[in-house]
Parts: sequence; structure tokens; C-alpha cells
Amino acid sequence: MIRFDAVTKQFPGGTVAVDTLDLEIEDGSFTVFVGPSGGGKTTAMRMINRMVTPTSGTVSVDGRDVAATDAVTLRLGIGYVIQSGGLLPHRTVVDNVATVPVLQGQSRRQARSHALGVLERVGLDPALATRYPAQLSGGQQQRVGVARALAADPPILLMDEPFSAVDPVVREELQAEMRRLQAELRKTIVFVTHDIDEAVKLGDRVAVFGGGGRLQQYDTPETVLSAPATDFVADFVGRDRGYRGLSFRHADGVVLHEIRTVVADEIPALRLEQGEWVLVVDTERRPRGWLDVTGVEGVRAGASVADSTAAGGSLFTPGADLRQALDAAISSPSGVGVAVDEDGAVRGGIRGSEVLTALAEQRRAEDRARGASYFEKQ
Ligand SMILES: Nc1ncnc2c1ncn2[C@@H]1O[C@H](COP(=O)(O)OP(=O)(O)OP(=O)(O)O)[C@@H](O)[C@H]1O
Repeated sequence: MIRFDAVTKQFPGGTVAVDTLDLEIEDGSFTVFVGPSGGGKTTAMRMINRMVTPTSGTVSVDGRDVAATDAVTLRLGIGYVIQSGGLLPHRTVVDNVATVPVLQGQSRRQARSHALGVLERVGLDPALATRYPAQLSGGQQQRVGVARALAADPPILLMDEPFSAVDPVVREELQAEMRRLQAELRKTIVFVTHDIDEAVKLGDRVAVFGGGGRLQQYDTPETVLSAPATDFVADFVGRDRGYRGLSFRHADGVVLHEIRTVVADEIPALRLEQGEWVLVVDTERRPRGWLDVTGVEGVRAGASVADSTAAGGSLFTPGADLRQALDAAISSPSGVGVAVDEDGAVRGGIRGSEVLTALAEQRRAEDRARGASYFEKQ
């Protein structure tokens, strides 16, 4: 366990970066420090590996005060990933990853062969191992940064805004990879970000830091979104928090309706009313786009199916949550969200209003459960 006991950090010059922080981070948890710039997240995190020493209070790892632990020994047990990847530019990818195991006494050969395994684990093609960091994309560099931090198999991983310099698509891939890795490795991860979306996506627990280095709330992502502890947190999680909160709700109660589908060959003979939509599917019933009366006329006049259909909205995949269900409905040109099975074939359609009904039912059930426990206490 990582523990902060009344930890304060005041920098020379007077800035209080962290103010009387009390926090317990469970082994194997994924904890995200989130908050606006200057809120003290990085300073708090760097006190775990002694890159910053507290002005007062104690930071301990597994019951041992880090101030009393040799800094080099401490850091060998704590992986550290930073925004730019922090790779050594004049070393190949594999040698970057092998750095710490070599420092720990492994032979170079042993460390390299182990490094290749770790690269694969973080989703990197081993063919990239002999390249230099500058020959990789930003996303690939970040994966190498993660591989390097994991190479010595440290129980703790600190990650300081590791994905903030890559584009949104790559960022989502890296986030998904991180979740997958964590499910496999169960490290104690402390992750700093200023992005609340990233925080609630990744964290088991979220610590929201406010101005002046004061911890505002430390809770599960669901609770931070549904019950912000302070006005500051409510403001920080923003106006979309209700929508984001839908991602923590299962979509079991959402009804699937039959959707009228056609294959390309059937289009010229279609008769549609104004405002009516049909879903074009391929021979395996995978959605290709929505078609209305204008699209049918287009096909009859010789336009391709691709040019005549409106791109479908986001798809609702098996096991997805209420946020995806609602997004599928509201991003669909027809207003009906498309649910698909594991193979991508159409299962049915989702109406936005019924997603809200499912939400209301879940809430009623929660209220009933709360009411019951309230009466039991009387
Ligand atoms: N070495 C330092 N010397 C003086 N002041 C510092 C130092 N490091 C950080 N600070 C100040 O401490 C405060 C907290 O900084 P910190 O980097 O921990 O915040 P943060 O929440 O991580 O923000 P960011 O996301 O911008 O890094 C800021 O006001 C910053 O200017």
C-alpha cells in the first residue's frame, strides 16, 4: 500500500503544491490523480519515488517511510512513465527497454531477450525493436515508455500524463491497452492526467486535486461523477458528467427493435415514404449505412450505394453500456441506434427515449434499495 499521511510540499518561494494530503492507495489498484494544471498532482506523485521530498508528513510504501529508503533501491521497484516517453535517443528500442534489467545485474543478452517479450506484451511489433526512438510514431514511443517501465517488473507504476501528447485516436488505443495490461498484471498504478474523461475511463479510484494542492475527493469514478463532493469537483467534472456517468450503467434493460434492412440489390425497387429510413446491410448483415428516399433516387440514377447512404452512427456492441446505447441512437441519422453481435451483424435497433427509460428504471431500483436499507435501520 502507498500511504500519504498529512503530506505537505511547499516549494522555496512559497508555493504550496500539496497541502496536508491524506491518501491510501491499495495494492493492485489503478488510481488516477486528476485536476487542473498546477493542482499538485505531479508533485504528489513524485513524492512516491522521492523525486520530491515532503516539507512535512510521511509518504510510505508497504509501511516503510520512503524518506528512509535508499532512493536507487526505491526507484528500481517503481516504474516511471512520462509524457514524452523519456526514451534515450541514442539507444535502440530494445536497449531502452533493457536498461533497468541491465542495471539490476542481468546480462545484456538476457535483458534483451526479456525486453522483446515485454515489447510484445504492450502491443509493439518486435520488428521495431532495432529502431531508434526517433524512427517511431508518438504512440509507439509511449508503448516503448510503458514497456521500459515494466521491464523490471516493478510492483508500482507511476505514469505522468503519459498519453497527452498523442492524437485522440491513438490515445484511446493506448488507454484500452493500459486497461488490458492492468487486468493482466495487477500493478499498483498511479496515473496523472488533467482529463476527467481519461480519469474515469482508467481509474478504479480517482483523486481530484483542486487549487492549492488540496485533495477534493477520492472515490470511485462512478461516485465522482454522480456525487461530486464539492462545488469544485462538480465544476471540474463538468456539464457532461451525467452523460459520462451512463458509461457505468449496464444496458441489459434496453429493448432491441426490429430494423428494416435491405441489401444493395434490393435498393432500386424500394418504395420509401419521406422521412423513412432503411438500413443497408451486406450479405453478412453487417451495416453499411442508412438510406432514405433521396438515397434510393440516387441509386436509381446510377450513384453508388456508398455515395447514396448516410454514414451509420456509432454501433452498440454486445456488453456495451448505456452511454454507448444512447450514443448509437443519437448519432444515427435515422434516430435509431444499431446494435450488432460479436461478428458485426445487425441484431436490432435502439431508441434513445428507451435508453432514458432504462436509466430511469435503474434509478428507481436504486432508490428502492436505498429506501429498504433506510427502513431496516429504523
Ligand atoms: N520545482 C518547483 N519549484 C517551485 N514550484 C514548483 C515546482 N514544481 C512545481 N511547482 C509549483 O507547484 C504547483 C503544483 O505543481 P504540479 O506540477 O504538481 O501541478 P500539476 O497538478 O501536476 O499540474 P500540471 O498538470 O500542470 O503539471 C504549481 O503551482 C507549480 O508551479
